[in-house]
Amino acid sequence: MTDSVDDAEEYDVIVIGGGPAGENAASYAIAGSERTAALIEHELVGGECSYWACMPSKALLRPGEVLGAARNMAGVSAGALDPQAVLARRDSFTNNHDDSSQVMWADAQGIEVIRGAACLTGERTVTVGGSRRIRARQAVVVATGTTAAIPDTPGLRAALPWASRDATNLREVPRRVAVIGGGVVACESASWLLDLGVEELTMVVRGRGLLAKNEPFAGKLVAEGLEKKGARLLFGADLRGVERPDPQDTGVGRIHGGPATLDVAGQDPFEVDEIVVATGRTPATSGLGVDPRLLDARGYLPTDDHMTTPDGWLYAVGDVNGRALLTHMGKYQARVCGDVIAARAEGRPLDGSRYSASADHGQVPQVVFSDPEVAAVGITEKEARDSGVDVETVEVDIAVAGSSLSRDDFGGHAKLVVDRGSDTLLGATFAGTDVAELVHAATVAVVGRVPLDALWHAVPSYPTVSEVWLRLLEARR
Ligand SMILES: Cc1cc2nc3c(=O)[nH]c(=O)nc-3n(C[C@H](O)[C@H](O)[C@H](O)COP(=O)(O)OP(=O)(O)OC[C@H]3O[C@@H](n4cnc5c(N)ncnc54)[C@H](O)[C@@H]3O)c2cc1C
Ligand SMILES: NC(=O)c1ccc[n+]([C@@H]2O[C@H](COP(=O)([O-])OP(=O)(O)OC[C@H]3O[C@@H](n4cnc5c(N)ncnc54)[C@H](O)[C@@H]3O)[C@@H](O)[C@H]2O)c1
Repeated sequence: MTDSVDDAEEYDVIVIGGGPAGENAASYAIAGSERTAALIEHELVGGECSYWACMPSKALLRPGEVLGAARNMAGVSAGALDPQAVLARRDSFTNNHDDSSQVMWADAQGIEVIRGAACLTGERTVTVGGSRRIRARQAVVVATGTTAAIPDTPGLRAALPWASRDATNLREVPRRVAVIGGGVVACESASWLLDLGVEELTMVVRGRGLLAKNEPFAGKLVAEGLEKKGARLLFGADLRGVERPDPQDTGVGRIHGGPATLDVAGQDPFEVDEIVVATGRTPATSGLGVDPRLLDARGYLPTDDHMTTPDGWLYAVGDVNGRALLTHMGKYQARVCGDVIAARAEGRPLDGSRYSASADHGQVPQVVFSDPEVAAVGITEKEARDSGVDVETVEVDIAVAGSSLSRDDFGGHAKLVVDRGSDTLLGATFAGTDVAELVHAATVAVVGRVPLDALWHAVPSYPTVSEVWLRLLEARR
């Protein structure tokens, strides 16, 4: 770091937002060089993922999965969950909201962590905490992520409903809950809330199914799974209003006051002790000082495949660019972004695929840790047909020796979407117990454009759940 004539501190690279995407962009941009990087964070280094999203949610879901597996294994006597112990284990995965280990990691990479809220106040210039001015010699990377979106439904905001941070960081288990939304956060949080002892849970879903971005069978199986756990599912449900006479700001994850009454079109009004709003995300670009012409209609900051905005010196990685709101994709973009910044700093051409985030376009993998799990990569049959591809599909139930051995009640379904012209895989979806680990093989096949003829020689081991790959290829012969 050196002082310039106007006393602004200078770094080669400034990254705004210390979530998984920002951390990786900073690290890759300066790796193995003398370049300097500042990482500005106004909450906790590690971001939404570490403390309020991926880590706590998965820590809350796993005990329910283990219990379900044990209850469905002859010869194993399964007890019940201990909610306080589950919450304590969740807290250990979020380091009780202590980010010192992440700061130590940044230090070890040569990244300087600066605490405070950052705002762009000029070309390559950032002001932190309203007064500290810093300037980037080369690049500014925006990695500010998203926050939970709360719809304008009458009475909803005034009711102080839970958003994803409350659901993942719950301290109290409400007896009656309404979950608004039918996407990933809604399905996963409904699952752990029921596991932890919520007695009445109603999902208010405006669409006709759950997980609408996936193959329809996946949402159907997840709906069946949630109903089996005791959820009431209202589809095509229009939430018209909420009344909560006694809302109280009791803190994150505590019940926010007295009961609330929900008015859903076509239903009798019903009362709950807490509302979980899981209706998508809003990009954290408001008040950030980004030229409004660079933002799209929803406030995201789009980039090209080098993660560069039209401003050249300004980059965006992770949720905030709206390309794929997933930690692993944000980190992937960050690796590309850091490599691009390094190459430009060293005068190297951006030759080669590592400088282009091509997987964002139709090759994104995702696991929904619902019960059953949904693991998918690439595009759905509908997306393929809509884009004019000559599509062939193959579907089978996951009923192989490996699955029946893993759990007595194993059930699941798999589907491949194939481009008939090139005989390659465009998409794959697996729904079932523990299918999360199946998707990487599909990701390799999709990204590598492996011909299905060649997959015939990728022999799955016996007896594993992966044998479903053989069944899928056999079904296609
Ligand atoms: C409940 C839930 C569960 C999820 N589970 C998964 C999962 O299992 N797997 C998965 O892949 N994805 C999951 N996601 C999505 C995942 O959390 C995000 O994709 C990921 O966190 C995005 O990383 P990011 O670095 O872009 O942003 P974030 O993690 O949101 O980090 C952005 C950081 O920027 C900081 N910041 C914002 N504005 C400023 C500013 N002006 N100045 C300084 N700092 C600022 C914020 O404090 C934050 O720390 C989940 C999301 C939710 C809500
Ligand atoms: N396991 C994982 O990978 C994981 C887990 C959680 C979240 N995430 C990611 O985080 C992001 C946010 O998840 P999410 O579930 O909040 O968003 P989502 O986009 O997946 O689902 C939003 C849901 O809310 C509904 N909705 C939107 N506006 C509404 C309104 N005004 N009224 C009623 N319903 C409304 C939508 O129809 C949809 O069902 C997603 O991109 C998701 O992929 C990933």
